[in-house]
Amino acid sequence: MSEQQWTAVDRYLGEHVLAPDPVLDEALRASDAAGLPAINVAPNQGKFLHLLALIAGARRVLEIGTLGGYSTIWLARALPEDGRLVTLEADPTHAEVATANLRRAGLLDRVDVRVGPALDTLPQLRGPFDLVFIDADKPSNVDYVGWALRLSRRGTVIVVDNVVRAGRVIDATTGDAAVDGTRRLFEYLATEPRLTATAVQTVGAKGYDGFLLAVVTADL
Ligand SMILES: C[S@@+](CC[C@H](N)C(=O)[O-])C[C@H]1O[C@@H](n2cnc3c(N)ncnc32)[C@H](O)[C@@H]1O
Ligand SMILES: [Mg+2]
Repeated sequence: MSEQQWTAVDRYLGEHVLAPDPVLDEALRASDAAGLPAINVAPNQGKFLHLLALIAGARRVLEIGTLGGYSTIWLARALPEDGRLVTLEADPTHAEVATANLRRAGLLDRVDVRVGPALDTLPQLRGPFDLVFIDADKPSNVDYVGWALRLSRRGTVIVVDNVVRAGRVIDATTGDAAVDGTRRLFEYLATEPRLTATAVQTVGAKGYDGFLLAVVTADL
């Protein structure tokens, strides 16, 4: 099976489960025009996040790693009118593009874009959040899950993106900080009794990767 086939299948699935969406298309176009890398989630993955937020009945969502706000739009659209999403982004240009995209999407009333390294902005936040989506610098993933737990309650859903890294996650010798950070995350999870977690491999237009899904199963 080739990446070309995964992409074709993604297109087929998208034609059946995704409605035409000029707002999201424009968010991607504006991100590209501003020179942002195309490392956003794929459309069907964005909808997967949207569905997770709906299933969780999320009213408060935390995102770590905004980029141009593509996944932010998917998540924020799952919120009720009085819901809130806080998204953390280190790069001021990315945050600026995301803010414009969220304004065009009519979501700025419920989204707070915080600029700065997430490890600096996380201590300013007050929980509990109902869902946390982690998709920033991978070497910090253990710290981010630690913060997610501190800002959670029993039942909070935690999702971490890009945990398979084209299969390289099983290789301890890559010297790649993102792979090593992901491996540390799995080692930590194996010893964290407050989380019940699984991970699922994915293929598609964005290549071969995977999501980690966890739920807080302890009173915090
Ligand atoms: C993969 S992109 C996020 C993609 C986005 N979640 C989406 O799917 O549309 C990762 C983002 O994390 C940001 N980032 C990297 N290190 C960070 C840090 N220490 N704190 C906050 N954001 C960071 C990058 O600037 C980049 O915009
Ligand atoms: Mg990602």
